[in-house]
Amino acid sequence: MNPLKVDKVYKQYGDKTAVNGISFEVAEGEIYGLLGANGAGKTTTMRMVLGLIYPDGGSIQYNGKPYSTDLLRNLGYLPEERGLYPKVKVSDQVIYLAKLRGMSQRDAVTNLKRWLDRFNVPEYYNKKVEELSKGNQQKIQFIASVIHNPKIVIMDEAFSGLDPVNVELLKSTVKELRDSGSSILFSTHRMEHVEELCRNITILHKSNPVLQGNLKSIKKQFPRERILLGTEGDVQGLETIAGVTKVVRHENGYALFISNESAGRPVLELAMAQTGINKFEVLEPTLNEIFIKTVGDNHE
Ligand SMILES: Nc1ncnc2c1ncn2[C@@H]1O[C@H](COP(=O)(O)OP(=O)(O)OP(=O)(O)O)[C@@H](O)[C@H]1O
Repeated sequence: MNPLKVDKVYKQYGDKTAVNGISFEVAEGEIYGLLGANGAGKTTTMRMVLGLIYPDGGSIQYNGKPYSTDLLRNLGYLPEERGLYPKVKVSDQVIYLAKLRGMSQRDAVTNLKRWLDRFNVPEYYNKKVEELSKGNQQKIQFIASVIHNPKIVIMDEAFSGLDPVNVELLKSTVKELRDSGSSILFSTHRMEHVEELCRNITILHKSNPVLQGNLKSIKKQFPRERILLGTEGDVQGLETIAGVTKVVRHENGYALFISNESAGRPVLELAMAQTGINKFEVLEPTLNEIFIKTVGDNHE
């Protein structure tokens, strides 16, 4: 049984449907990607999973059971809007939040110190939140969401506003949480993070789940439309091959855009007849391309 099961969940605000029948499960040790344009319904879904708002239909099960307040100890939430008190000391507020989640003072202090060391900022323990930069406040918020070792973690735009070094740092900690068995529901607009972290995804479009499943299988459902061709010299006539829509010359060869995968073979044959070939790859679509194809330009 998976730790988190969302079944045909539905939410309406007035006459606006915010989430229209989403179903998915997150396994132990899995990061599940929830994707969608602005207003698609991601945050609403996450808030329902957290028990902050109630679904108007469907059910959510945690290890096979419905929501109860006991779950507070096992749920972690990194909200999209950051919510720390600027005037309060980092240690006071993180330890307070950890105690609300059922931790003892001693364990909360130990864990906070360990996390601050991990993020190379032990000196923040006694600082007020307002003294930290935005990115560093986000690290503290991240710590507050996982300090009680939750088994189910909900992360809404976990890496927004961070510099590349800190993105890598937080990414590696998210992977560690996964590897220690947590089930993580993760939303982002950065498709390359999803490609790196998530095994399964749902794309929401205007409240509807429009594409769902294993990321590798999803990629196989979409046509491959780019060829990477590494050559020793020039190749003449690539643009005349049927199905080749664009040819771009690079330092070490060509990038070709194709409307049909059958163009691959004649491209290779033509190139081989004229020069040495050191690379030939028909590339899978990126998640970014799949997302744009699925959601289109119809963003809210
Ligand atoms: N409290 C509310 N009252 C009325 N409408 C709401 C409320 N919360 C969300 N909505 C509407 O529900 C829809 C889904 O919103 P939601 O915040 O879940 O989207 P999202 O996918 O998280 O978007 P973003 O990427 O911008 O954070 C939107 O049309 C939004 O305007």
